[in-house]
Amino acid sequence: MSIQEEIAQVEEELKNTVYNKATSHHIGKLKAKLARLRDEVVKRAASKSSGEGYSVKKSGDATVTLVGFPSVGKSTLLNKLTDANSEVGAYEFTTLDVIPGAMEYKNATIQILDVPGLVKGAASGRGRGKEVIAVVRNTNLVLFMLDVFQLQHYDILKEELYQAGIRLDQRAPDVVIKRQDRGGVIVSSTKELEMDEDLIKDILNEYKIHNAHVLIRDNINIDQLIDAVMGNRVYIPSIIAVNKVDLADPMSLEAAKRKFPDAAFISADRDVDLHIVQDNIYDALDFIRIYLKPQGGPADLEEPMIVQNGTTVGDVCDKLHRDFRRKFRYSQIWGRSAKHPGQRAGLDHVLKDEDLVTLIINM
Ligand SMILES: Nc1nc2c(ncn2[C@@H]2O[C@H](COP(=O)(O)OP(=O)(O)OP(=O)(O)O)[C@@H](O)[C@H]2O)c(=O)[nH]1
Repeated sequence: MSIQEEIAQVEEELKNTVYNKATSHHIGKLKAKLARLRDEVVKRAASKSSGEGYSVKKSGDATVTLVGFPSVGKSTLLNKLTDANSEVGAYEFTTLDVIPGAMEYKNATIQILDVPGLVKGAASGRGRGKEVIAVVRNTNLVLFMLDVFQLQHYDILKEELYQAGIRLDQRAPDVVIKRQDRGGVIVSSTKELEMDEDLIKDILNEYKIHNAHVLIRDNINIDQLIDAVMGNRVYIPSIIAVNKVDLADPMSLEAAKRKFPDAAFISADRDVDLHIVQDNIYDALDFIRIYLKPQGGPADLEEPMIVQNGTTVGDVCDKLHRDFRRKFRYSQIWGRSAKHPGQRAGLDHVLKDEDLVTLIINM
């Protein structure tokens, strides 16, 4: 049996098994097996991929990838929002490579990537899908682009990214799995779990983990436990832009807005409401402003450094100079993240919006 046939068989069995207390173990094991098989497919596809043309250099303060079916208007939007000159064609698959563009917005430089249209089967290596997936995994935000008449594409795109280990709009579950040499699987959790301990052990056994300490600090479900075991998942926020609203009649536009209340409804071609996409991108990236203050001197309050929430002093060092982390002595912080003005802090210190930072570097 080929791996694809095996996957189909497990999927079929899952579909035909009704969830209840008696079947929950069986379902858990099937899900674990399915995740392992799918991961195998993704790995095989990746090892065959040449990767040519997909090593886009990251630049700017954050990176956004446009994800959508062919011809939804990705190139058009990229050209409107950035300095890129992506070829726009009235036929499918005009974007054969990754086209990067830089968008300057509210002091931030945001890199936007236009990748070949993602179509069904991407995660298992169909078309250029696997390379697209590799690009998406490394970005800070996914911007789904939908054609106002093809809203059903959203579920297909999301499912495709899910299969490839990309988890959208959720945080990584707080699960720590420490492998041991002996002693079996020992589970401790701080929350009431819907899975019992035997099921957790069964799932770990599916991945040949027979001895481990498992600490669970979230109320996770089976899928999230599998994610934690696999370890290669990425967690990325996402937003939606619905394009070609100029072609839609008021009724279908209303229906679309009800389906996706948080989306931006735009016409890339006719310049309708593109500033809403810009705002949504900026907000979703969750930026904060950091002001650098030379030692003993006043801070530069004119030009903040734009970084994502969660940035550490070490990240700031990396952004300024490739040697700064190595030559770092200490930093001083004024502002929300400081316990007192001028607090000394190390590389791991997490900064907050509008902090003033002085870096003391060995020269
Ligand atoms: N009516 C209308 N047409 C649009 C709009 N945006 C883009 N188009 C047209 O849709 C077609 C496809 O646009 P592209 O920007 O090439 O689409 P794409 O998503 O980059 O397509 P691929 O490169 O094939 O993945 C072109 O003919 C565009 O002129 C819009 O807002 N309204």
